[in-house]
Amino acid sequence: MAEEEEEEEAVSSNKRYNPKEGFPLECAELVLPYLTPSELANVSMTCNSLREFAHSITLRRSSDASRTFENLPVPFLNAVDSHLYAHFLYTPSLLLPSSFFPRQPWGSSVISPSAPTQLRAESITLVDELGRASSGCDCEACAGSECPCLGLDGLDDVGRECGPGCRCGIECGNRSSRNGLAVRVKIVRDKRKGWGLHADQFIRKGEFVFEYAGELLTTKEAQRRHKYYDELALQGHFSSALLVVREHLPSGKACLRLNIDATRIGNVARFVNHSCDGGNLSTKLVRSLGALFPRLCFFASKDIQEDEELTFSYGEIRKRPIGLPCFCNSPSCFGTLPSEDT
Ligand SMILES: C[S@@+](CC[C@H](N)C(=O)[O-])C[C@H]1O[C@@H](n2cnc3c(N)ncnc32)[C@H](O)[C@@H]1O
Repeated sequence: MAEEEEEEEAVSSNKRYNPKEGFPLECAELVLPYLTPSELANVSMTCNSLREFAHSITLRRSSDASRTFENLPVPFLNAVDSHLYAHFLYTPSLLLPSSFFPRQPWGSSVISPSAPTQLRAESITLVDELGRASSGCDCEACAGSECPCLGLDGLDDVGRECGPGCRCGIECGNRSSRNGLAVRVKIVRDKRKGWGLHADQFIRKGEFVFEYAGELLTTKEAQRRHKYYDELALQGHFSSALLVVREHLPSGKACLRLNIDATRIGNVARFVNHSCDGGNLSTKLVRSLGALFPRLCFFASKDIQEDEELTFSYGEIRKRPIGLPCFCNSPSCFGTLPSEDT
């Protein structure tokens, strides 16, 4: 098609069109939000309009890491180097791993991202032979202190919440950890630790903060990825966010192991750095009644002031002879980050 014809067609279909650049900006609005940072940088070098457009996408990305999945925006702040944001896919809750994740748009003013498929087991409802919910409580709103679901005071090791097995609805007050990020946080760049998560408001001791969302892996897959991530980390700047949690069952003989990898796909919890003194967050496995898997939730283990970095202990064990350096700055700093055999 001749240039004039192209321009005419664009004008008649009401598209903004620059004949020198030959690329309707409506197409950019549809395509660019799906690009990775390096792809976006390449595209932005092709012409001024695309540079401006890519810049507006970058600004929107750095203003909300959660891609609008959380009720509160989570900005990136960097006063130490040129990184404007971290690129990863966002999931507000646990999901099963897949070798193929579709691209997830980010930074568009018109396309809302959709969450990758959530864990289906999370919506399994246990019923008795009459089809009634066989676990969970019968109460309407979990108001009474006798309600069997209650137990989420933030300071025990294991908590219980209402879930798909309960008769109360999603408005029930005992489902706080299912509503995503509960407090204002921001992601702040540090010269030595990379990104870290900071409070953007006062957080009361015992308050639920967020859950650790990512891919729920088999132990075999976790071991494979752990080895691979370790190799990458030793080669240079690579941050893995693979967390292994062990829950000892009441018999004392068995142990439930959860492997959650938030490296490729996760939520804000993937930015929490380690502190050798235990930090200001504690973790707890929370069981929602009727759901198959517990979720790993973070609670404030002390009062946390606005701007304070949120940290927790990655563990006590240091298996690696020469570990990665720890910069937690606490008086009890061990000097290296914890490392375990998986
Ligand atoms: C779960 S990520 C935390 C977010 C990470 N800082 C980032 O930029 O994405 C874990 C990685 O952060 C870094 N990290 C966490 N705590 C640290 C600490 N106390 N000192 C140095 N590096 C730390 C290490 O590279 C570690 O592998």
